[in-house]
Amino acid sequence: MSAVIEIDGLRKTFHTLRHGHRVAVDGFDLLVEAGQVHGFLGPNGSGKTTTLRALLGLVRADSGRMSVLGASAPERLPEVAGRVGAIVESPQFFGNFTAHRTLRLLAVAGGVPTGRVDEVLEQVGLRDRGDERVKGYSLGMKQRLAVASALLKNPELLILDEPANGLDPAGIREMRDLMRSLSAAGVTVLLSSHILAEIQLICDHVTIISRGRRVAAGPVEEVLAGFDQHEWQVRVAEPERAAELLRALGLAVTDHPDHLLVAGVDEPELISRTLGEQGLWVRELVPLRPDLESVFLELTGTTPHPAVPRQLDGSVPPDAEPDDMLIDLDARENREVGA
Ligand SMILES: Nc1ncnc2c1ncn2[C@@H]1O[C@H](COP(=O)(O)OP(=O)(O)OP(=O)(O)O)[C@@H](O)[C@H]1O
Repeated sequence: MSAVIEIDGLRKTFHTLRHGHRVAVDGFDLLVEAGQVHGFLGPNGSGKTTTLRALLGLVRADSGRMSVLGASAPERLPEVAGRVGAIVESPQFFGNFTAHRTLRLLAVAGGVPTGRVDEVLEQVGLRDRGDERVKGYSLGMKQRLAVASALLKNPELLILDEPANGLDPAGIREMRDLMRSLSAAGVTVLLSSHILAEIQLICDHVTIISRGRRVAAGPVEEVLAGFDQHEWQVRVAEPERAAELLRALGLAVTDHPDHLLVAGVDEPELISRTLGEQGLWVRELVPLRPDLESVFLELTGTTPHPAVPRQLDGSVPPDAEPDDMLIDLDARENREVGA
């Protein structure tokens, strides 16, 4: 499979009045291959947005090599910009415009045939609501409109920063279906998120970032399997005797009030046969598979946050961390890209 996004050793430091130097991204690597729905997962403040902004030339990296669709980024990005759709900053829409009118304007501005408008509205499931004013839209509908705007160019690669932020479970499911249908249509998707359930539901591959560094990467199932301790929850009569028998086999057994945890066992028959042969009948034998939440916790030392609705008007949420209000001395670097 060919590489669609490659990032090698990306580093970005911000210089702030209050905190001096802050290393936001610290030698980060990312590989996204064609056809993947790739989740870019990390706790708040771990460097996801900075990485995407650096990739798209919205902020200047200190060092590192990056490429998008084979073109080195951000220098040669204009050559491939027509094949990339990206939403990295929350798009602002005029509330009084309908979705249809909004997309028409964007299509004209981007030199895209206006016939695409109905197609992308259809793709994101807004066809029947396209003539309503955006101010009446739910957050999920606004997110889908944002995706629609990124799809106008019929991109091969879609980059979305926190597309499901603030969505309820139904909205997340809709987003998942949308990502799957885009993937089936041959679009490669990179989406960032700090919400594990979202990544586990939507993505087939994942890269986990913590404090600006990559801490895990690969197919979601493989990343999870890497943390599988082959643990089994065992309920049995006479747990103390059962634990003794299993420990005698060299197995790691932990006692819990109503069950035992046995680690390092590939075949559950080993447990049931060992205990059964001694007249101890197993009542329950359940495999404990790691989920992304426990893996994330172990890798990043952070409990995942629930979804916090993004402020679509750009205002600072009342409970924002002081860090959210840092002054960016690099803001002068910001510039628009066609991607
Ligand atoms: N413009 C900026 N000026 C100063 N520091 C910044 C700026 N942008 C980001 N940072 C800092 O860089 C670090 C990484 O932030 P970034 O926004 O990339 O994280 P994130 O993973 O996208 O977080 P979230 O999930 O909250 O969006 C944080 O410590 C943040 O405070």
